Amino acid sequence: MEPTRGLPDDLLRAAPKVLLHDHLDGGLRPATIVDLAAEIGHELPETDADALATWFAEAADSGSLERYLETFAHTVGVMQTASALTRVARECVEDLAADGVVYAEIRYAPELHVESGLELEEVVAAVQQGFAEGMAAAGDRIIVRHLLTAMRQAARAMEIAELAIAWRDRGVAGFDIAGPEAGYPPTRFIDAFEYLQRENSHFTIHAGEGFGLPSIWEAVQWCGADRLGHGVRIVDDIKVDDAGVAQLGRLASYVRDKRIPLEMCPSSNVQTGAAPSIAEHPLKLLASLRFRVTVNTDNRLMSRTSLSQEFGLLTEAFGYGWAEMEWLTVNAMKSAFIPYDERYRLITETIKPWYAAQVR
Ligand SMILES: O=c1[nH]cnc2c1ncn2[C@H]1C[C@H](O)[C@@H](CO)O1
Ligand SMILES: [Zn+2]
Repeated sequence: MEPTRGLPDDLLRAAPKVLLHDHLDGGLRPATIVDLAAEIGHELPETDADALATWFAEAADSGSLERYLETFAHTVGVMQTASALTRVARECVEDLAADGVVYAEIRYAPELHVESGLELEEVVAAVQQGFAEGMAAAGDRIIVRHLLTAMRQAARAMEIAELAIAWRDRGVAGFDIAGPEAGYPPTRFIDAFEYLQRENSHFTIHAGEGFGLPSIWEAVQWCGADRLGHGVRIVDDIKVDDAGVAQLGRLASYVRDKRIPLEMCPSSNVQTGAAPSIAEHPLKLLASLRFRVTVNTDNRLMSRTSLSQEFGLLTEAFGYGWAEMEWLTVNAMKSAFIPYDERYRLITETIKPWYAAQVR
């Protein structure tokens, strides 16, 4: 069969992949949303699963992060009971395993799932139940951990950070902040980040997506982020001259020198306007400059994507082959929030042998 892109789709799916940035409430199956909405009487913009899938993709294609985020009302709205959360979490793991993901950190904001009376603890327990069921059903071909997100426009970051620590040995690998970036700098939550650092924990911060360098600078230099969610706008601190030589500003140099991972999400970045197109995505420049770039899905529902599809788009746009895909995958595995020995084992026993076996 002719490959549709630079690398054949079936092999892109089979390749072991690592996913660090994927929202649980951005990855529901459309048919599941229809089922869950019917159970609780939640009104949807479309009641047919295919039409609903199209609605999400089109509504999220807004060019603005704020409008993109409005679509989550219809996913969060149906994720308010323990059984719904468990189902969504289990299906998430099944879908990722079917796409060849071998390790994933899935994030969600517990504070968004308490509208019908669940406690924060019960939200995490329900998601953990679904992850455990999904991993078992996949024959342990995939490892999934939670990242607990606090919403920037709310004021519960400290509580959520404490929840992440309480669950650190029961599936939670770290913490994140998400939501509208402009007007909500990460320093508003400095107490939560300092608490996590004192607890020897890990966190990532959405930064450099809906706002520029000041947001990245605060995330790195004030808050101590281990990784950057997106971080696309770090290119604003890089100048490429007519001869194609790149000059890095001090912040860009720092991010590269410290090997701070960038959780890049190509399709999502085009939808929110953080990147003009896949072909012009800063990922290519940043990867060529050897930043610690990783490839992610962000919201598979809103972007109608999968991790293999994101890699497919990059192979098509930039001519990437197995060597680049392996580099990006090992970058992601090195940047995960699980212990070093577990990361090392996945790299040496699962990832490297598979890529070594491909004809290049
Ligand atoms: O790309 C994003 N940037 C900022 N916030 C986001 C993004 N994708 C999802 N979110 C928000 C909406 C979800 O309800 C929340 C928790 O997953 O995180
Ligand atoms: Zn995100």
